[in-house]
Amino acid sequence: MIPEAVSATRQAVAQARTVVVKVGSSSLTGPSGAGGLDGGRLDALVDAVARRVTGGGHVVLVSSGAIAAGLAPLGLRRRPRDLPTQQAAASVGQQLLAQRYAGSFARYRLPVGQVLLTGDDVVRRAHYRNAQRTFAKLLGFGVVPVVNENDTVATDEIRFGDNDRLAALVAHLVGAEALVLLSDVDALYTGDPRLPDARPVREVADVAALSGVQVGSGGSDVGTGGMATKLEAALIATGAGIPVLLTAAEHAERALSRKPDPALGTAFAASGRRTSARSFWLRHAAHPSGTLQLDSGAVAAVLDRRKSLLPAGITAVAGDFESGDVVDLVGPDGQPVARGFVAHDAADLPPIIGRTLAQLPPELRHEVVHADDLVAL
Ligand SMILES: Nc1ncnc2c1ncn2[C@@H]1O[C@H](COP(=O)(O)OP(=O)(O)O)[C@@H](O)[C@H]1O
Ligand SMILES: N[C@@H](CCC(=O)OP(=O)(O)O)C(=O)O
Repeated sequence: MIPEAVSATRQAVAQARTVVVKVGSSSLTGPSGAGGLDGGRLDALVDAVARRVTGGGHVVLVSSGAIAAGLAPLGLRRRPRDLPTQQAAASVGQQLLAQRYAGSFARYRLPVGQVLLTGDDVVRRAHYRNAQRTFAKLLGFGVVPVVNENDTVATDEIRFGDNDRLAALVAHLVGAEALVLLSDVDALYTGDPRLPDARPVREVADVAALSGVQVGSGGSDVGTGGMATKLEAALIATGAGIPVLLTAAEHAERALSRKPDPALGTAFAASGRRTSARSFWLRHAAHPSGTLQLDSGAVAAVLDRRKSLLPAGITAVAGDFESGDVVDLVGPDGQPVARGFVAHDAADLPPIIGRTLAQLPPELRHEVVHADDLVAL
């Protein structure tokens, strides 16, 4: 029997007005990946997405495959390991991928809009809002946004590297009511699905339900993250109130059907409430520019009593940041406990840390991180 909450998850995915669909490289290429895009597989995915869109739904498609599609034209046999070659392959491949999607969606007279994002676009507040407005406009026009990481310009520092987490962040960004992760495996298994005793997990009610699940380290030959990044993405999305369905791309039609199917893939129930965009990206996307080390009293004030962080509770400062940047707050043991927007430049802090506000000149007499600008980690 299916528990009540579980049916609600599948129901929510089936009924969602806006859904983000993420498809992995391995689902768009042939078995080895080196042969480039498989037109038949791509068309089948587009058929499923188009059905949902022409039926009145909004779909944002987060598609990997740029690097895989660029391998053959560059004479490469497998996914390169170094960033510059990956970027060259992505530059060639993204163009092919976008062309294929445009041609395939044109069969349904659906226009496609290419959106290439870097980590920075979901980290910096102004960029985040900008991306949010663009998606809203595209969906309003009836366009299917096709999203990928902007691999060609992303550096190691700002790179997501895997589109699973990117898809979870995009789901929050566009206000999606569901996230569908399509891969080359039909469900989450209790262990590596190549092992004979691995069993599919149909419903994940909460994180505790994952305690017995073993996840293999690697992905396919052309993919990146494997199952680990999919689970991470599922937890990010569900934690923000967005239910997730994970299954194989070949089941895209069933996954995007308006009729929930209890025997399909793995459904992850939403566990948290939708948080503000600001605190969501602060927690999941922001790359801190520095760290502030806190004494134990400050840790308790910030975490337990939800107080602002004052100079008196800081014992050390590291990094090069300006007021408005994101910093991690670490405890006396060096472990991050919170993250927030700092209200001082790094250069101003060393002379004032450890001192009470009354001891400071008026222009520096304010909190270092305001309570409203903090999230616990
Ligand atoms: N517990 C597990 N359940 C399902 N798949 C797993 C598990 N552990 C490892 N995997 C592997 O993860 C792979 C999917 O990851 P990946 O190739 O990166 O997909 P994609 O290209 O769709 O992002 C599957 O092919 C499977 O072999
Ligand atoms: N941005 C990269 C995809 C990276 C990625 O996450 O790949 P995958 O694990 O296949 O979803 C590309 O388009 O090749």
